[in-house]
Formats: sequence, C-alpha cells, structure tokens
Amino acid sequence: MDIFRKLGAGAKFDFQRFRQDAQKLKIIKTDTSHNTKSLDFFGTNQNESAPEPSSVEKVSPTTQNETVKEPGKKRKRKLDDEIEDDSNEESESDGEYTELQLLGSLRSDIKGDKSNVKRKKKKKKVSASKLKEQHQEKINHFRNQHKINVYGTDIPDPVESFQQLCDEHVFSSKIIENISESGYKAPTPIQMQAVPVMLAGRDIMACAPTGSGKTAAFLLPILHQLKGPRKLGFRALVLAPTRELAQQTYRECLRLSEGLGFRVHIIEKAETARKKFGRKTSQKFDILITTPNRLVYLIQQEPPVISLKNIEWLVIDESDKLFEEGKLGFREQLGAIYKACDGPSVRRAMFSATFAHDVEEWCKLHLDNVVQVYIGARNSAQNTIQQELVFCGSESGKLYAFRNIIQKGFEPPVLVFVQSKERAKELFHELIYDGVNVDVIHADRTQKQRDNVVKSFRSGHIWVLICTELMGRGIDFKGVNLVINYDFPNSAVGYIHRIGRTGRAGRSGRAVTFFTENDSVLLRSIANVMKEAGCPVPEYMLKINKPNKKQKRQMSQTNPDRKTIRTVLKEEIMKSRLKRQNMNKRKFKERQQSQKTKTSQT
Ligand SMILES: Nc1ncnc2c1ncn2[C@@H]1O[C@H](COP(=O)(O)OP(=O)(O)OP(=O)(O)O)[C@@H](O)[C@H]1O
Repeated sequence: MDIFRKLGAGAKFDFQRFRQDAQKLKIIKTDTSHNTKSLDFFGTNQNESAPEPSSVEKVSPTTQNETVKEPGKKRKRKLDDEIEDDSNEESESDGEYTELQLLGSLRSDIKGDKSNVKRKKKKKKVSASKLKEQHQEKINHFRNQHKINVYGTDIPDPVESFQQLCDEHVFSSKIIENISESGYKAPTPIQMQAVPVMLAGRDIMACAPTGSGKTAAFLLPILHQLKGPRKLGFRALVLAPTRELAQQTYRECLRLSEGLGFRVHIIEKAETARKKFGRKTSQKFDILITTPNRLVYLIQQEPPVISLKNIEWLVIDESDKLFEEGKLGFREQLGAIYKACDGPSVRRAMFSATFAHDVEEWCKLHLDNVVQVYIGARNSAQNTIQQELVFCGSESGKLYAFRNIIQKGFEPPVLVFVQSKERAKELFHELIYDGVNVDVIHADRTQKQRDNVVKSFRSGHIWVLICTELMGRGIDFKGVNLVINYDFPNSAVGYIHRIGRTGRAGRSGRAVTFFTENDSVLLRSIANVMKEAGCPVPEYMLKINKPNKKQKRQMSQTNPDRKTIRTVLKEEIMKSRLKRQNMNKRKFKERQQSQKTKTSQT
C-alpha cells in the first residue's frame, strides 16, 4: 500500500517521536548502529530532519544500507515494486523487517497495518494448521485404504511408491534399480509404512500377514542407511529362527544390495566360522544374517570371534518364534545377542506375521519410543488363502483322504506338514510307494541334503515336499498352490504360519487341514482363524469349549500320540473287521445270558 500518496506532500515529520512510537510498536529494528543518516533515502546527510514525505519508503534489511536516489518515474515504479515485494515478504517473513512511516494520523495506519500483519499471521497460522489437518486426513485415509494401523508418537508418513523413496529419502538409483529388477512394482503395505519408520531411525514392531514382503521392508532402509561398505565390522544384524530362512534372507539381501559394494555374510557353520574368523576378518563385513544359536556360539568364545559393538540395526525376524522359551525356543540366545548389541546408535526392528501378547508387551517396555505397525487384523491368516478342514475319522483315514486329493488331481507344488520327522519319513515311504514325485525335509537330514531338497522343490523337480515345523515359518517357495496339514498344527499361530507358505505376494492359494476327534481341543481356535479370514466354518466348531491354559501349553510343547502312518492292507482290514464282529457277538451272548439269569432269579 503506498501510504505516501495518501498523506500528500508537506506533512511535518517528527522523526524522534516516530522512533519512540515505532519502537513501542516494535515495528522497527532497534539497531543503534543505524543513525538517522542511514535512513535517509536520498543519499544526503540530514540530521534528525525527516526527508520530504513523498521520498520516505519502506526499507527492507536488504536495501537498508543502499543509498536510494530521488525516485524518477522509473525509480518510483521500482520502489512500488519493492513495496509490493516487501509487503509480500512481510506477510511471509516473521518480521526481521524495518518499516519507516510518517507519524501523526499514521498511528492508526500503523495499528491498521499491525492488525493486518496480525490478521495475516493469524490466517497463516490458521491456514498452516488447516493444511496440517488436511494432510493428516489424507495420510489417515491412505493408511485405512491399505489397512495400515500404527501406534506410537510422531509416526513418519507412509510412502506410496518406491520412487518416493528416491524423491523424499534420496535412495540411490541403484537400490531403486535392484527393487525393479526384483519385480517389485509397488511397495506392499508393510513396506509403505515400515520403511519410512526405520529411515527415521525409530525402533519398530511390525506385524503383517505371511507373504507380504516383510523381508524387503527391513532390508531396504538398512541398505540405505548404511550408505556403503565400511571397514567397521558388522553394522546390521538379521536374526532368523532357521538356517533355511537365514539363507533365503541372505539371498534377498544380495539381490537388493547388488552393485552397492556391501559385504553381506551368513554364518554357514559356527565351528568353521570360529576358525576362519578373527577380529580382523570380521571387520571387513557390513551385514550379518544368521540364526541365534550360531551367533551366540561365536560371541561367547573368549575372546569373542565377532564384535557387535558397531551394530546400528538389530532385526529380529519371526520375532515371536525367537522369543519362545523352552528347548524349541531361542529366548536365551536372543537375550545374549541383544545385550551384545550395545553400541550407542543401535536400533531394533521386530518383524513377524504373528505377535503373542507377551512379546508385544516386552517390545513396548524395552524398545525405545517404539512404533508399532500392524497390517490388517492382528494375528490373522492371509486372506488370499482358501482354507478347508477335512474330518478323516481316524489316523488311517488321513492316508485315504490324502490319496483322494491326489486322485482328484492337484496342482503342484504342494507342501505337506506333519508333526515330527518320524512321521515325515513314514508318510514319505507311503507316497513313494504310490509313485508320487515327493521328497522330505527334516532336522535329521544333513544340511547338504536339506539344501538339495529345497533347490529341487524350488526348481520344480519335486512336486510334493513333506516337512515339519522347520519349514513352517518364513520360507518363501514361489507359487506353492496347496498346503496340506496332514497332522493338525499344535497352535493357531503355527497354523497361520504353515498355511502362509501359500497365497504369497498377492497370489491365491489353498490350505487343507486333516483332523480327527483327537484334534478337537484346538479345533475352535483354527476355526476362528478361518472365520476371521472370511472362510466358511461349521457353526458347531465355534461352539467347542476353548482349551484351557494347561491344555494349550501342553500342546505347544509336546506332540499328541498318533498311530503310525502306514497303509492298512485289505486283509488286515478284513481281519480287524472279523475280530470286531466276533467281539460284538460274544458281548451280545453275554448280555443275553445275564438277562436269563436275572429272569430265573425273579
Ligand atoms: N513390493 C513387492 N512387490 C511384489 N512382490 C514382493 C514385494 N516385496 C516382496 N515381494 C515378494 O513377496 C514374497 C514374500 O516376501 P517375504 O518372504 O518377505 O514375505 P514375509 O512377509 O516375510 O512372509 P513370512 O511372514 O512368511 O515370512 C517374496 O517372494 C518376495 O520376493
């Protein structure tokens, strides 16, 4: 606004009074280095006498020391522009701004301006909070769309695309290229949210359905944050419950870090590593992927073979499994490793498709300002899996049910879960006899044999793979079409992970679970998981009594006794049927005899 036109020429300017008032209104910088001369717009030294009104103008710090000449037409325009710019600048900036104006009736203008400035600032504040609100609404809508549930404070916004990692998080083009080479067109929901959280250096507890890309979700931020190879020893550590899963994560890490120069290491054999590693050799690596027991063996050597002092990221994959206690659990090793990762900048990431309540509570207590991320309903099965329950009457009925599936025709590859390695061997011999293209994997086989079986299954040379819980978690076989739970799982969590070997990366899958009367204790839990995922379940199953804690604990620690898996031959069936008939006849006669005796006595 050009206030000078408003006043007209000739108004007397009481400069001293102006300065006092202006300072009260804090609209000028009280910088004593500026004497009145520097405020003279005409470049002549005038003490205290105000220049002619038409010549006085707003002075921004940038032009404060400039000597501005008598405004000619051209100059006037420029000045107007400056005023325009300055006023714009004023509404944008906070007010490191010196504004010289004439006194007298100007006070109202000053107040007017002041209230203008206040109004603008208030509007700016209102518009800023409005903008923030709108942004938050957009983020909430996006999260709802992708079933991303978050808990914690100051949670970073999710990313919608991998390109955004480039634009906003300055991911190297090489990582983006590796992502694209892996065939990943867009981030999965867990990747959308977990990656920015880890990039913000936050501890995270992430729960997402099986096959939803959790591995890349924790690898990508680590590869970005480690920047490149350094000779500082291991700076990232990923723990997995089984060697096969560690191998798989190792391969994914190599794929995503291709061309970045990182030294990624997997501990093949603890004893070999003990001999091969020295303080120096382990210095040259950056990322370690291993199972807890192998690592604990090495860090508990005297002196420790591997140092975890420089670990910046400790990732615990399949966390709830690694938290399990008892002989099948890893809790002790996990504790030792957790303590050894005591560097100043260590952050922790827990990933799993299921989180038991106690693990969740532990994370809230022990992780620093943890962000919890849940995709979809908690502890739910992947909804791309068609789940079925088949009642088989007895253990021998299961073999018939299995052969029935084969006769009806199935689409390989198929994974078959049994509860023990003994039963895996028994079933293997039955199916080999049937001429099925089958193999078996369990802890009694050597690592070489296990690797070869996994390779044959992945390459399609083997169509049916019989396995125990060893393959129950994390293992990513591309395109498994069918999972058969030949033996009932011993928990709902185990069930979710087993069937999660199919229906991965958005593909559909099918899971068939055999059960007999002996499995009725856990039937209701499994039926609930199925119902949650939208699969039809008979009403009666949901009404079965819940197992009590003792029963649940017993089932999770010991496998139920089951009859040997063996084809009962026809003559054997006939023989047992005859035996049963004779027994029934004998019982019938006994009943008749006792009735006769009773009648004769009366
Ligand atoms: N953004 C993506 N787009 C497409 N496929 C992906 C993406 N991220 C990962 N995948 C693929 O999805 C499959 C499952 O990934 P991953 O094994 O990491 O799942 P997960 O969530 O860890 O499963 P689980 O809970 O069973 O361990 C893999 O084949 C992986 O290559």
